[in-house]
Amino acid sequence: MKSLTLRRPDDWHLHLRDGKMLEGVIADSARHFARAIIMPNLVPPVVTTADAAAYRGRIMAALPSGMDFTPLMTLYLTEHTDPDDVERGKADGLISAVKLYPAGATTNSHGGVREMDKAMPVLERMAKIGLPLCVHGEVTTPEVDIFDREAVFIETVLDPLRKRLPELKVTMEHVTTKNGIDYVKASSANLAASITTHHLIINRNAILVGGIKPHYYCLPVAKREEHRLALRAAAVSGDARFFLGTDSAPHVDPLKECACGCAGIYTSVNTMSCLAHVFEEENALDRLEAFASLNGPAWYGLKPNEETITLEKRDEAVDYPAKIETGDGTVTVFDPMFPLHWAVA
Ligand SMILES: NC(=O)N[C@@H](CC(=O)O)C(=O)O
Ligand SMILES: [Zn+2]
Ligand SMILES: [Zn+2]
Repeated sequence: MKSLTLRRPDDWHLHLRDGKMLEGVIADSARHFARAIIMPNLVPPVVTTADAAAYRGRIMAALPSGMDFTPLMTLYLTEHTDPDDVERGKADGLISAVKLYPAGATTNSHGGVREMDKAMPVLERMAKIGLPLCVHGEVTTPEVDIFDREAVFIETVLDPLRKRLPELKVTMEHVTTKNGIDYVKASSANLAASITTHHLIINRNAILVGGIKPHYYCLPVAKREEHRLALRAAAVSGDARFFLGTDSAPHVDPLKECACGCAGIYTSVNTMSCLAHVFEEENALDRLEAFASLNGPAWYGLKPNEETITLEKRDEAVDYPAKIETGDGTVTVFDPMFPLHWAVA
């Protein structure tokens, strides 16, 4: 049996939600991941350090006893975010990043930023104190095709912002295009990107061929095959600017399987099995540790985890639930459309 031991991974982009959903999903992340950057797009969003402290308390209360997991909190950037509050949050060790959602770009983002100018005071402060900005990198203007929204964001929002404030550390989250990969590679400093599990596996056919498949719909939406191949090449390259952020985003089935289904794919359950499969296909199992366990902590200024996990390749396909039950309802687990043979021992 093949096996692979690596430092315990972290998830640099995770939606844990709140209340009963939080209780239903947290163990799926804590089982394999030591830490995760927790997205602030709750309803209402996590906008102040007081909100983040309270949310962290709810996460720790929901964590089953005996599980070891550290949530790294983020604030949802608004046009009214107070730079002093952000600086205090970083100084207290509570806040790991601030998240930019262009207004209307994705799930629960209507309170996001409309005019970048209004966010400049807080962005300037973040540049000064070395606090990263995480971005959902899509424009929302209706004229721009949904498949082009990331590329247009880079040209019209991100690049001008980085030229205006080169000291600001920016994480391009869930990058989905070759344009995004090339943009990160061309930068000399202060730019990195997270890549999801599912964008390494699906292209847009998964959503649209043979009938509409809501459980493959997420934002940014999966793109053409050439983009998936660029993401895979970057993920397995060992380049320290690319690391795992699952963007595992649970929604209950009735909110996915309907006339206007929510965006989000739930991958916390089988992410490590899927990644081992992908890295083996790319003959890069020796670089999985960099992607899942080393590059992210280095970017966020943290030490890699001391503990390890071992992945084993089994002859028979690994069993994992197709759906999980939460107090809010059933959530469908990501189906990579091939059998998984790698399991976390
Ligand atoms: N990725 C998604 O499709 N959905 C996320 C929001 C996000 O990360 O954009 C969610 O909160 O459901
Ligand atoms: Zn997003
Ligand atoms: Zn997300």
